[in-house]
Amino acid sequence: MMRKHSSHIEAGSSSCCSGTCYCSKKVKVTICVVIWTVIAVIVALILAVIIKAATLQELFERMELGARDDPVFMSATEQEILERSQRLVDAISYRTISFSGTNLSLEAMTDFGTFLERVFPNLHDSDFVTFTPINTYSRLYRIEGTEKTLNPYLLCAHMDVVPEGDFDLWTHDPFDAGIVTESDGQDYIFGRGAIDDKHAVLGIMEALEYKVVNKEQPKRTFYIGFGHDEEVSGYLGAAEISITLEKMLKDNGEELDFLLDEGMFVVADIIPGINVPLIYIGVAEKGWAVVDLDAEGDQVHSSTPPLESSIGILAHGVANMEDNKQPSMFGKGPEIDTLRYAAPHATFLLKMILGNLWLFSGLVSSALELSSQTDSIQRTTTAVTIFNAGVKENVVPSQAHAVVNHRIHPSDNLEDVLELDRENADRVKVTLRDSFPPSEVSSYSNDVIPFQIVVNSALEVFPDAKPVPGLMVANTDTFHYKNLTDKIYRFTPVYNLPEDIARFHGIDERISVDIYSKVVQFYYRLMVNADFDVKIAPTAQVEVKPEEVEEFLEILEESDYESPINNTDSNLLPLTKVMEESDENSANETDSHLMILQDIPEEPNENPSNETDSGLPPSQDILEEDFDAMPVNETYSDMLPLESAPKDLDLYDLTPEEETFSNRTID
Ligand SMILES: CCCCCCCCCCCCCCCC(=O)N[C@@H](Cc1ccccc1)C(=O)O
Repeated sequence: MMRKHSSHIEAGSSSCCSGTCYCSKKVKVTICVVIWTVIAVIVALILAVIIKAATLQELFERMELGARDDPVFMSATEQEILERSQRLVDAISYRTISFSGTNLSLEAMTDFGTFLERVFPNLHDSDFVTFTPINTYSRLYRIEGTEKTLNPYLLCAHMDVVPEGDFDLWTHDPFDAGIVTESDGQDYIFGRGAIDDKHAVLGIMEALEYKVVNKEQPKRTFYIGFGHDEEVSGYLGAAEISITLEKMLKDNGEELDFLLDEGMFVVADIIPGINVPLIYIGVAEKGWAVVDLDAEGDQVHSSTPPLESSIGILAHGVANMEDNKQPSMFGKGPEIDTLRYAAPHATFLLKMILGNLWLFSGLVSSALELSSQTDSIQRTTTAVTIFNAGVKENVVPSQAHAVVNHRIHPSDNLEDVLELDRENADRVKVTLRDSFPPSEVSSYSNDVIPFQIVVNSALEVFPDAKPVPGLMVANTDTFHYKNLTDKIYRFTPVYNLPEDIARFHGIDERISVDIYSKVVQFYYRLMVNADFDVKIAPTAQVEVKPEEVEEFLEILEESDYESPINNTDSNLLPLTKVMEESDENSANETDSHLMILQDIPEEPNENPSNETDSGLPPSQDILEEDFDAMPVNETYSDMLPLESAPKDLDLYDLTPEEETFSNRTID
């Protein structure tokens, strides 16, 4: 009876209650309504998905930092490009290999330092460049800017390389290949370090040498840090550079604005359906963990093997770890914005998917899983890197040992990772040897000028590529600099197809002469773009002559004001420092006038002072706007950030003497 009844309903519903049907009219109407509602919902969903795809907007909005349409590059004749390439070839010939934390190629590193000084003599001799050796082998440069009120930035790279691995697999000698024309007709600089990371070391030096030779002293002070042991985690190089730099910044009353290190790159054809190259800027970096796996069994004669050997137990554990991967964190880290930023440049089908991640995130996560490269952006990875056991072919060993290297997704945590390891390798001793957590995510909204500086510089050399923020899936020296700034970007403009990614630490590492030329130009443009600053409105400033600075200092001395130079918590450019420097500058006729903000807004602006969210418009807009609307502690202005001045420096409540002083306008 039941079966018969239900078949009638099916028959009726298939024609939506038309024709003969035993169910009541009310039931028929209800079924009709349900069916039509379902159809309407599906149609509405499809329409919503299509409309969303059709109206996808670019998420990155380029801020004009200067000559956007006509950037001035370094001169690059064929001869100059060849000479620059040859210097990179020469750099690669130094075997600055880091084998382990205790086995570095220090003699080669010394020679490499001498090489840099020889081939870039002008920068090493320049009045505005100061070089400080760090821990003998690492290198820190300070490039003094002409304007003291802009916070400096740091460019990083590393001079060491990993070993070549299997020499016989290389098509050309990894340390002595020179420039090779490949079957695609392009000229390549071959060898270990070509993209990791001597291209960046040499690229930065080339750009700076050019600026020095052409007397282009930058406006903004910046630092360059070259580590000598990045490939073994940077504890002797970057870690020490960071300590010295922190002290230098403090002594100079500076705060680091941002830093740029190696990391991600321009990548093409990595996501099927996105047919433009992506300028992939690493805005966060995974954490790191090294885990020892130890299995035990009986040591016996191989003619009477145990049911389970130590090797078998360990092999099972390791295989389980590979089969049961750490869970996907898709949607919880910067990977979601990699796809959202790339979406407007996808095929329409992919736009429908990426434009509607609320509906398709499971599908996208499964698609990312299809390639180990794309999968690495959405989860903690597990790499079995060492596996050791046994000493003789007829002895079953009692011990087997393996090492697993995890790269931890920013939304994952070490405890959970280890718990899953222990579940997967349940009969194996799992011991954490070494770890550091994932980085914070640096801001990348459109009003973050450091992000704009990096992206604009990349766009100037790769105008057809599209910028996307994302996760750096490996590690860099930036871990050691995390206390110096919260704006850390990881990128060099190397162009990679998926097959090229395997060249990092792999076989046949290379960079084309053409791309290397872009690397050099990128760093040059970055040094130019970083000089972009927000101009102060003329009515809002008072110019003070050096002699009046003296007078002001005397007044300060008489008061109980303490210099912020010694104040570790102060994040402003110390006023006395600016004054002293202004004094010195007056001798050179550069910037002889000190600018002091006079029209201090009565109330702090509504805008959050945090520049990430401040919605600060570009300079040209600011000039046109009501000046009072500016956030008072905006880093990019030429003004002294009075809001953050120490409270005992009572600039808001002046004595009559001070008032007379501060109100004077001197031509
Ligand atoms: C959607 C697109 C996804 C693309 C994913 C592609 C992944 C490419 C990986 C490229 C790796 C470059 C790594 C260069 C830096 C490097 O070798 N670091 C090393 C050394 C190191 C170890 C610990 C701490 C600091 C440094 C490393 O990560 O092992």
